[in-house]
Amino acid sequence: MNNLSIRDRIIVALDVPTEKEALDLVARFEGELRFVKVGMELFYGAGYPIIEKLQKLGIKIFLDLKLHDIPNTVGRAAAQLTKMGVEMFNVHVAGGIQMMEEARNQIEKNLAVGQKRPLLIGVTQLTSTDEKILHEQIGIPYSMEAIVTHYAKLAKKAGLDGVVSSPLDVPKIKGACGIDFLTVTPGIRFLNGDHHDQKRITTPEQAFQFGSDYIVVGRMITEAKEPAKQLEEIVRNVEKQILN
Ligand SMILES: O=C(O)c1cc(=O)[nH]c(=O)n1[C@@H]1O[C@H](COP(=O)(O)O)[C@@H](O)[C@H]1O
Repeated sequence: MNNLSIRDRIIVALDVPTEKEALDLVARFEGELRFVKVGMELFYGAGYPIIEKLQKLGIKIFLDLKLHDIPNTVGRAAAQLTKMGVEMFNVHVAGGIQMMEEARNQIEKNLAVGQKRPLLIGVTQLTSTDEKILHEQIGIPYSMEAIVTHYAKLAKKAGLDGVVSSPLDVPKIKGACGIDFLTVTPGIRFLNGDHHDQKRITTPEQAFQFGSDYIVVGRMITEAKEPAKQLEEIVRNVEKQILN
């Protein structure tokens, strides 16, 4: 995993509502974008055609629809997403082992000849959630660390390739599930930047130090005056830190 370059490990979240806005944003990177996230807003707004168009540009796609339903429904949805040929997609670990296993089985069953298997990633606890929300609203009485580690172990048991978590959770997850169990980490911010709705955050440099395999970066790049320059700066700073 870690033989990928830093640039290949940065997933830019295309959180815009239309195909035009997504393609205009992508064009601003002049071919330097390797991996993007298509989430609910863009997929519900633009549908499958945006997936095809991004694939034609040679860009890898994390399709972030966070499936969470009964096992049969999630399995059937996973079958459809597999046919889209994306690099990775996700389900909520909170749906349970049977639901995750059904998704995994349907991926295997629906692969076209020669198709690379999409990575199946489980969402642990959203990075917009802190321990206070976990305890007082969601009703989970455990520490964030305990519940995220527990969810990561469940995901591994169900045969998933990795989990979405805060970079802060990565050392525990790797300790519990092994170094090869992938961690995809949003909640990335500059130290003095706007945190928006994110609660459990780190800088890009810290995320890679903690051992994240991929970081997911949205507004910090997409709302910058010059998104391509912002991406370059992140890549440069992380590489500099790794060399030191
Ligand atoms: O699954 C995700 O990608 C995800 C999980 C999570 O716990 N937190 C989280 O922020 N995300 C996504 O990561 C992106 C983060 O965007 P920014 O906060 O703008 O960097 C958004 O598209 C979220 O939907």
